[in-house]
Amino acid sequence: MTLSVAVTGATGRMGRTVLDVARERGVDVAFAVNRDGDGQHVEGVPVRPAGEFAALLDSEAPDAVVDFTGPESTVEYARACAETGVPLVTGTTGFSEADVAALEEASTETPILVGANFSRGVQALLDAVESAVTDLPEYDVELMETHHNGKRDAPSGTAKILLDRIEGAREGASERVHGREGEAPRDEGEIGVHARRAGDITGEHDVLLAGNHESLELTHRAGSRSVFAEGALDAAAWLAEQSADYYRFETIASQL
Ligand SMILES: NC(=O)C1=CN([C@@H]2O[C@H](COP(=O)(O)OP(=O)(O)OC[C@H]3O[C@@H](n4cnc5c(N)ncnc54)[C@H](OP(=O)(O)O)[C@@H]3O)[C@@H](O)[C@H]2O)C=CC1
Ligand SMILES: O=C(O)C1=N[C@H](C(=O)O)C[C@H](O)C1
Repeated sequence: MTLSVAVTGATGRMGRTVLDVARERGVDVAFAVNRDGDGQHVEGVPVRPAGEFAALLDSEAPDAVVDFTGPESTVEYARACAETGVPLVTGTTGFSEADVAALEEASTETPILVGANFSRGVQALLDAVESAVTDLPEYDVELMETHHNGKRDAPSGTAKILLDRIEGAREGASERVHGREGEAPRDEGEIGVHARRAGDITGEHDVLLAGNHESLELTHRAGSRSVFAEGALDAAAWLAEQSADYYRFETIASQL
């Protein structure tokens, strides 16, 4: 059966890409919304105001919502999804602890899937980094991410899940050091975190391990936002078949 999705943030960078990939794949778009519904069409789809979202969920009954917006709106969309039982896939990053708690609360009523990065390559990077950090316990680790100048949150959501993996594999005391300034040498156990913002770079993540007269660098570069949209639509098809719960893309990606 053809998958039917609703798309939020429809005029944003990712919303437009999701609508483009949906059209290419023959995914049905039940409706699309942005903040104020300013009469625009994206990929031939009329964009409705966010205030109509709950009513549209009821009337159009999509199989899932695909959301790339901002933390505040994602929580609002998740609450509306919980009211109607429509699953929500979100790629939004920069959530606070309170936002995550609100999404978890909504997931008691409807399936909610969060993914800081829907690309296949980043899923492989997560595993490769975990393996390298485990194999090289004495080596210093530095993480760098680079994104376009319109990105709001830093460090990126992907950097945060990479850091969680690194810290999980290190098992000992480690401290995230954001940027570096001053006179002191590097402490053992530091994990340096560096965020660059420039031009229209889609997204790059690089993990450097160095020690014992050698270095190892693991890098992912996204060449197009379509890799994120494809992963999100794959996740939406999967989520439409699940029961209410809180899912992370990293834990289900291998099933897609
Ligand atoms: N998981 C992944 O694989 C990826 C995740 N992302 C994440 O997706 C999110 C969006 O990124 P991107 O598309 O580049 O951002 P954009 O700023 O280009 O688009 C965001 C869209 O969400 C809308 N929006 C933001 N806040 C609200 C709100 N409070 N109410 C209603 N609408 C709102 C914006 O509306 P308006 O224009 O009116 O502000 C805009 O349409 C970010 O968190 C980013 O980190 C991005 C790429 C891949
Ligand atoms: O904002 C972006 O563009 C991206 N955000 C995600 C993140 O914060 O990790 C994923 C990707 O790197 C692009």
